[in-house]
Amino acid sequence: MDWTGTILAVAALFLFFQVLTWKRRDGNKRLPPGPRGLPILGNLLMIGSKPHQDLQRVAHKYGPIMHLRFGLMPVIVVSSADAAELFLKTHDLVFASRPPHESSKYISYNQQNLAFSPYGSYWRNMRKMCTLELLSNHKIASFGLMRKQELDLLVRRIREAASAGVAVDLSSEVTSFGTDVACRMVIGKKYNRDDLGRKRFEATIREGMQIAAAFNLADYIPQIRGLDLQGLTKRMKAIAKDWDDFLEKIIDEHVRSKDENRVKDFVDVMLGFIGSEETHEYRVERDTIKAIILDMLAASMDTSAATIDWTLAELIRHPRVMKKLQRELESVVGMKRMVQESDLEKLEYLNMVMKESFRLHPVAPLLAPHAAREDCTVNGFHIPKDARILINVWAIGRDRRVWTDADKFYPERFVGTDIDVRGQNFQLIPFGSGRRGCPGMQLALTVVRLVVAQLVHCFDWDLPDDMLPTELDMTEDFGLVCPRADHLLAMPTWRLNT
Ligand code: HEM
Repeated sequence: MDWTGTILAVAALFLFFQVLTWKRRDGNKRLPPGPRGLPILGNLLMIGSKPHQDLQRVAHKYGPIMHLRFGLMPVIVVSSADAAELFLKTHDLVFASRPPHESSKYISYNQQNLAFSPYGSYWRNMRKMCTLELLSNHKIASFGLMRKQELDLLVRRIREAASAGVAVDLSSEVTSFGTDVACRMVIGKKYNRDDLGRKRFEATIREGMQIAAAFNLADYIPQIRGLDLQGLTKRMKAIAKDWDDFLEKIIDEHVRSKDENRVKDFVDVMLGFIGSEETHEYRVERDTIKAIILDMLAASMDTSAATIDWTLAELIRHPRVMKKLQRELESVVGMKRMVQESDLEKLEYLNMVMKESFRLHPVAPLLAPHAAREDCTVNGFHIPKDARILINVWAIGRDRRVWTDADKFYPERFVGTDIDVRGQNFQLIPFGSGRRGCPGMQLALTVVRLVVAQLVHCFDWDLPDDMLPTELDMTEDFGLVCPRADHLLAMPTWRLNT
């Protein structure tokens, strides 16, 4: 007998009644407009490989607050600055939770990390610990020397390529840089580039992020969770085991380490909280440390690298903007030295370039999903408890009603405005806003501005094989982080008089 077929048929029938029940529950209330969905699957089939782009197209028809259904789950998609403000500011407390997430049960110790943890006292304590103890301005400054060392190494490698007249794979270089900086800050060491351990560690994290970003049917139709139809749970369990072995080793090394003089990395700081009277409110345990390490590595490794990569690609595609930025660097820094972090505040045009890059290429185009903690009325629409809220910042950054020539890379659009990326101006929120906004924003802004400024100051960049700037492919990939689909290859020429 074909048991799989029978089980699926029974599950389908059961789910069909569930959908009917769900429809009745919200039947009298005015949900936001949205496309009709199929029984059980809802609108899942409308979402392809670039969900932010698909959802933008649907929003053109149904408006800035629309209602869809992914499987059995109500999903609210927000696609304008005004609507984003309603969800992330006016009703921030209602929408400050995260939905249950099947994959993170396995890799993040049952959602004990910060990014996927539901709203509540555990999340509040962890958020306070991360903001005050790990990502404070003081802590960020304490890693300044380490960032300089890693950036010097990156510049040296590229300078060698310039001398040899060969192209550099900028995407790989900035990704390696991002990984090294994140590892040194979080776990106090980095892995050699060819080390097997590094390859395994990177592959594990990236596969984890890929699965975490996948549309997992179990998240939308929880009743079929046990069937693991896409095989994602099986893969996650395997990764979680590798990951746990790796983290146990790291924590043991820290516990054994006797070197009191080194800069305290994140693991040291968190170990210091275990059993401490002063900081008992954080209630840190071993699993907490492991979940937060994962958060910090996953959140910082690829986000900054992808942002740097997109910005360099836009600069190479727009030689006028590149030259103008180089002129600013010549006048503020001069041609006899490299850029330092203390120069960054004086680089106004660099700031505009970064804003423009974040507008067109937010690396988390749908933020991370938020969840409604209770029923709420927004703009006259009923938003049901437990609905998932997707804020399409990619669409908001390209909204023609707000931005002139919205698809054009034109940093001068920010001249004379005080629009900023820090979460106060809802037309530009690459880091989100409100309670769930990115706690690593200050660190990220320091790193991305520094690396972009340094690589533009130290080198002129040409495309290989006589490729024209306009021919550079800007296709996006999609994942938890949204990088360029193709690696950026470019030929460097040293510029400085040193
Ligand atoms: C260019 C770099 C970065 C970008 C664009 C970025 C963007 C974001 C976004 C959009 C969110 C979700 C906001 C929301 O759901 O409303 C987020 C959350 C988060 N980010 Fe970042 N991020 C970056 C770098 C970093 C770094 C360097 C760290 C830490 C080392 C970090 C740590 C986190 C954490 C822990 C969360 C989860 C916060 C929570 O749920 O309470 N991020 N980030």
